Amino acid sequence: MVGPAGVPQRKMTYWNVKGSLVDSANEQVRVPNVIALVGLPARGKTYISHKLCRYLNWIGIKTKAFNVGEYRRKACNLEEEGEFEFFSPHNNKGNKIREDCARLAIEDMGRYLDSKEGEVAILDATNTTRARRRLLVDYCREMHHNPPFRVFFVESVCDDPDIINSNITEIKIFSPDYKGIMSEEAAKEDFMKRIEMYKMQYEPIDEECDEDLSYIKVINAGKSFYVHNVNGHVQSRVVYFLMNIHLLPQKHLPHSSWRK
Ligand SMILES: Nc1ncnc2c1ncn2[C@@H]1O[C@H](COP(=O)(O)OP(=O)(O)OP(=O)(O)O)[C@@H](O)[C@H]1O
Ligand SMILES: O=P(O)(O)OC[C@H]1O[C@](O)(CO)[C@@H](O)[C@@H]1O
Repeated sequence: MVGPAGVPQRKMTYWNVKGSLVDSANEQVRVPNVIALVGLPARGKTYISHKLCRYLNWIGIKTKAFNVGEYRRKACNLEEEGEFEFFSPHNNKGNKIREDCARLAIEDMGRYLDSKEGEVAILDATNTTRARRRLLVDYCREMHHNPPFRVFFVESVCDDPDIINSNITEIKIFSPDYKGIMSEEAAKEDFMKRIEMYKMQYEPIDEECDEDLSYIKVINAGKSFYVHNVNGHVQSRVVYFLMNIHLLPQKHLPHSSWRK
């Protein structure tokens, strides 16, 4: 693709930015923003949340991450409710606990933003169903928040078996869900089954059904991106950041580049 002055231009799927280029950064920062992760387990959501949190704080935007997994671990006896069956869409008790935990995290997030303690809250959960995402959006748009919160979804989509496998074997099996409860081997097997439970309920963000949402899809750890409806300064910063960082340990790059 070549621009007007013959300069090659970068091809981008969608870049639909509202407001951020015309309003001053300071005005935009004052609007509370919720960044909600979306994606199957082992897709780097917690990793992205931590990196984003550190970056936004570093550029002076007070940010805190709320991890729904931590609420679940407090609510459950992991010896009895830590295995993959808990995450089955047919497990009514599991569903209820998961939804209660998500609600508690969303309300804590709401208090954090309403009290003006912070400007950005990151909701680190799978948020895999459209109903969950709708619940979050409706909550953020409620008028008692003054002003209502903007919501931006960061969906991590990854179907590269090598990436997923190394995420499981290098990170997930050491999670507090498994430590001291089962062997590494059993943890790996259980986590793979957990992913299958989530696949049964996963509704990816959809170009048509979710046309009103603001979101970025990070595909295969940043090989490509799909950006839609970016709204304001914070969301622009998030997109910029995600498009410019390495999401995987450098050893995933060819040896010649990570030795430099
Ligand atoms: N966009 C990405 N896609 C796939 N893997 C990624 C991505 N970003 C980071 N990672 C890798 O994912 C690993 C960590 O996984 P993480 O715990 O963050 O997954 P998760 O999606 O939060 O899982 P869970 O839903 O079980 O909490 C890190 O080793 C990191 O290198
Ligand atoms: O309630 P959700 O959206 O499935 O997300 C929270 C869950 O995500 C997980 O990180 C999935 O592995 C669990 O720790 C946690 O209970």
